Amino acid sequence: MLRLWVRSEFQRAKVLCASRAVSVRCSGDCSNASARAWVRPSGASTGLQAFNSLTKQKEPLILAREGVATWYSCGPTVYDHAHLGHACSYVRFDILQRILTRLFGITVIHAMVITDVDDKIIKRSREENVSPNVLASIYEDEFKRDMLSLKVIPPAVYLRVTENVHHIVAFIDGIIRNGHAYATKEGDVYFDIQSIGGRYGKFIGAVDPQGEPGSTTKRDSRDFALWKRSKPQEPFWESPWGRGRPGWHIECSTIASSVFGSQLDIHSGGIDLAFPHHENEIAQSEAYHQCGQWANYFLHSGHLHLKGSEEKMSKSLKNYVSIKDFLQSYSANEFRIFCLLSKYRSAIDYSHSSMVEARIALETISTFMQDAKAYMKGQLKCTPVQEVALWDRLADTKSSVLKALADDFDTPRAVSAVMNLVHDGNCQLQPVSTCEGVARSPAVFGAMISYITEILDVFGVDLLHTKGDVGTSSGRLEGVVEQLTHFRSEVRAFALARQDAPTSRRPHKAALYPERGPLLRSCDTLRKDLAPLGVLIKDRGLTSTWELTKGSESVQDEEQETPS
Ligand SMILES: Nc1ncnc2c1ncn2[C@@H]1O[C@H](COP(=O)(O)OP(=O)(O)OP(=O)(O)O)[C@@H](O)[C@H]1O
Ligand SMILES: [Zn+2]
Repeated sequence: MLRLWVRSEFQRAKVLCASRAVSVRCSGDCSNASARAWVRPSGASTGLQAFNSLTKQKEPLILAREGVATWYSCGPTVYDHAHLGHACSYVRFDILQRILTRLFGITVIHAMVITDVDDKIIKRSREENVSPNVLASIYEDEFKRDMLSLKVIPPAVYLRVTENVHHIVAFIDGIIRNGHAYATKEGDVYFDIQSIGGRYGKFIGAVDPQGEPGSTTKRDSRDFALWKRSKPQEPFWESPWGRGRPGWHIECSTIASSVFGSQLDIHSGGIDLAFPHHENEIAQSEAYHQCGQWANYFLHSGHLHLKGSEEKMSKSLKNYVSIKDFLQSYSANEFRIFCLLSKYRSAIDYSHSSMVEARIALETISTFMQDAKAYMKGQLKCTPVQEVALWDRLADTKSSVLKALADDFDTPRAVSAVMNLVHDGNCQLQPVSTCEGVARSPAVFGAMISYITEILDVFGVDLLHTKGDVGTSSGRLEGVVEQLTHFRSEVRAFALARQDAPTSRRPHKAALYPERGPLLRSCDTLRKDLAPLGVLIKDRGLTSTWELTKGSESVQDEEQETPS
C-alpha cells in the first residue's frame, strides 16, 4: 500500500525529470578536459534528489533502467575485526537501499568487493604467523556475520579480489592498449595520469595529490600502481609483466565492470575513499571503457569518530570498538536509530550518551506502540480522542517522511516527523479510571501502529523483535511472560474483588476481602521484582499489560487499596 501511494505521488516529478535528461555518450576521447563536467544521465527519474560527490551538490537521481539501480560498494580490507566505523558506513547505506527498494519501488542490484590481498593483510599474517589466505578468510567471515547481526541486507554478490585476478590482468592489459598505462622494467604497471589530461582531479578538493611512493621510473609522481611486482615471500600471480599482484584501486574498477559492464548508476563508500581511491577508480574505468562517465553518482558517508577524537575510528589507528563488543551493550535496533538520527553524509560522534539518546527514542516509540495497543484492546481507558485531528496528523506525517527521504535521504527529518506523531498520539491517550459511555477511537490508533511499524521496518528497525533485542531471543520466553502476566492479572482481579455490601467503615464503597490482602501484596512484589529483569508490567484497571525494557526500571509502589 505504502509503496503504491509513493509511486503515484512521484509519478509527476519523474516524467518532468526524464524529459529534461541529457544523454551520456562514450566520447572515446578520455584526454578531453572539457569532458570533466558531470552530465546528467539519460534514463528514468526516481523523483529523488541525491548528493553527488562528483558535482558536490544534490542532483535528481536518474537511473539508466527504470526501476533498477546498479550499485557498487567498496568492501573492507579483511585483516582485523570489523568496527563501528564499518557498521556506520554499511548500516547507513543499507538504510538508503531499503528506502529505495521499499518506498520508491527500485530494485537495487548491489555488488561488493572483499579486499583479501593487500599490504596490510600480508603484514598482519606475518605477525600472526598464518597465511594471508587464512587470515583474510577468518576476518571476512567475521565481517559477514557482523553485518548480519546488524541486519544489513547482504549484497547480491560479494566478490573476492583473489578470485578475480585473471579479470584484473585483462583489465590492466586493456588500459595499456588504450594508451593510459605503462609497465616499468622492474615489472610494475602504472596508470599514466598525464594521458587523461585535465580529467584527473574530480575528488581532489583540499587534498594535495602527492601520489603514492613507488618506482623511480614513474613518469609522473601522481601515477599509481595497477600491478605490483611481488617481493619475496609475498603472494603472487603470473602476468604479462611478471609475477605480482594487483594494486588496490584496480580491483574495484575491474570487479564493478565485470558485474555491471561499462556503466554504473551508484558507487558508494566512506568519504576517506573519495581521494585517491575513487578518483583512481574513475580514471581506470573510463580509460578502459573509453567513456566519458563511468559511474553517474558517488555517494559518500561521513565518518564515525569516538567522541572528542579528531581521527576517524579505524583498524590501522587501533582506536576502534568492535561490532561484537558493541552488541554486548546495545542492540542492532538501537544502532540503526543512532544512524538514522544523523544524515548519512555527516560525521557522527559515538559515545555512551549518543547511544542512550538512541535508546530513549526507541523506547519512546515502543512504549507508545504498547499503549496504543492496550487502548485498542480496551485495556487502557482514556478520555475521548480527537480522532479527525489524529487522522490528519497521520496523513501529514506520511507526506513529510516521504519528502524528507526523497531529499537526499534526510533520515533525521523523517524520524523527527515520526516522533512528533508519537508525541501527538501520546497526548491523546489520557487515562481515566472509568470510561463508561465514552466514545472510543481504536481505528486511528491501529492506523498509527501500522504506519510506524511499516516505516521503521523500511529503516530495518524491527519493533516486533525489540523484545528479542533485550535478551529474550526465544519467542517461547515471551510466551512465558505472557502467561505469567495473565495469571497475575487473574490473581489480582480476585484480590481486588469487593464484598457484596458496603461496610460501616466504608459506607460508599464495598470493601475488599481482608484475607486476600497477601495476594495483592504478592502481585505488587512480583511486578517490582520483574522490573529490574526487564519485564515492565503495567496495571490498567483490572487487567495488566507488559513490555520488555533494558531492565534498569525501578517500580514505584502501586497505590493499591490493600485490604485491611
Ligand atoms: N570510522 C569510519 N567511519 C565511517 N566509515 C568508515 C570508518 N572506517 C572505515 N569506514 C568505511 O568502511 C569501509 C571499509 O574500510 P576499511 O576496511 O578500509 O576500514 P579501515 O578501518 O579504515 O581500515 P584501515 O585503517 O586499514 O584503512 C570503507 O568504505 C570506509 O570508508
Ligand atoms: Zn573501491
